[in-house]
Amino acid sequence: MLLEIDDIHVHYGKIAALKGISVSVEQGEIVTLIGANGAGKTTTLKTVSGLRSLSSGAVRFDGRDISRMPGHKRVLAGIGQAPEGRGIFPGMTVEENLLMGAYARKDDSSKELAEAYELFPRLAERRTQAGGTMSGGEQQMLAIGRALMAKPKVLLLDEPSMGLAPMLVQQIFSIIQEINRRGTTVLLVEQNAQQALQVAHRAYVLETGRVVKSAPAGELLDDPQVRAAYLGGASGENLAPAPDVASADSDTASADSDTASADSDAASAKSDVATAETTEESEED
Ligand SMILES: Nc1ncnc2c1ncn2[C@@H]1O[C@H](COP(=O)(O)OP(=O)(O)OP(=O)(O)O)[C@@H](O)[C@H]1O
Repeated sequence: MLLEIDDIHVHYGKIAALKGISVSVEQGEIVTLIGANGAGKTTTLKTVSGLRSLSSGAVRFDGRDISRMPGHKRVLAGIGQAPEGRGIFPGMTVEENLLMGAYARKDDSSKELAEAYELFPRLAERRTQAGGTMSGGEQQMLAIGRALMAKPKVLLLDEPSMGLAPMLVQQIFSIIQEINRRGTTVLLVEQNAQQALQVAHRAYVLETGRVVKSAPAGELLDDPQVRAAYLGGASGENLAPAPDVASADSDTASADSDTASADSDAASAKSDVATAETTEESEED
């Protein structure tokens, strides 16, 4: 088992956000956590990356108990995260942002930079543009590219599709599959349960701080309760088609760029909220 979240309890002050969550991720998998707002998905990811500390339980990674390990050491151990709200350095160029992802590594990162540009041709085209002026979708790509620069064994993704136009949503999910095919294990948190279940191998359903269901993702797509609660109804008639990796080429991306730009305000607004939340947390800690 690459990552094992074992019966973790996490509190915000007196409020219990996680009440005994257990999730396991094997090497090579895409595992997704789905659930309503406030179910505890983001808190679970933050506990794995070290942004939140747990009251009880354990997080084990790559054979080690990392429950008390500081966040920066977890990055070095192989846990990469593209945070909700992007966390881009707005005044730095795209390339500088990418290189920041590799700053803790001592070795040459030119291979990873080339790979990031190969996965995200849009970032290569805009390597000298300031990160803060990129559209919402582009900033999401940049955040993922930056996380990959650290050569993580597992990539934690928090709502990568949030605020993106539908075409870009499909593209992001296709890229997540491609990252996984290239050997990176993925733990994905998503509101977009339909798309998440289509790319994941296994899934956990969270409700108010607990896991209420876990199964192969394909089974949950057919589960009447899951359909009713998270997939917009029982029939599935109005559901979006599966993301098609072959069609997620750069033409599609370019055709969509106007929509993506129109969307960047929403993404920045959310990123402000995320920043405020982070500040609040650090004070509390
Ligand atoms: N900084 C905080 N201070 C106090 N309570 C918090 C804080 N962050 C989260 N919570 C609470 O912890 C619970 C779990 O929140 P969390 O953000 O993990 O849920 P989530 O499933 O990721 O939801 P969403 O999709 O809305 O982000 C919620 O009840 C939330 O209100």
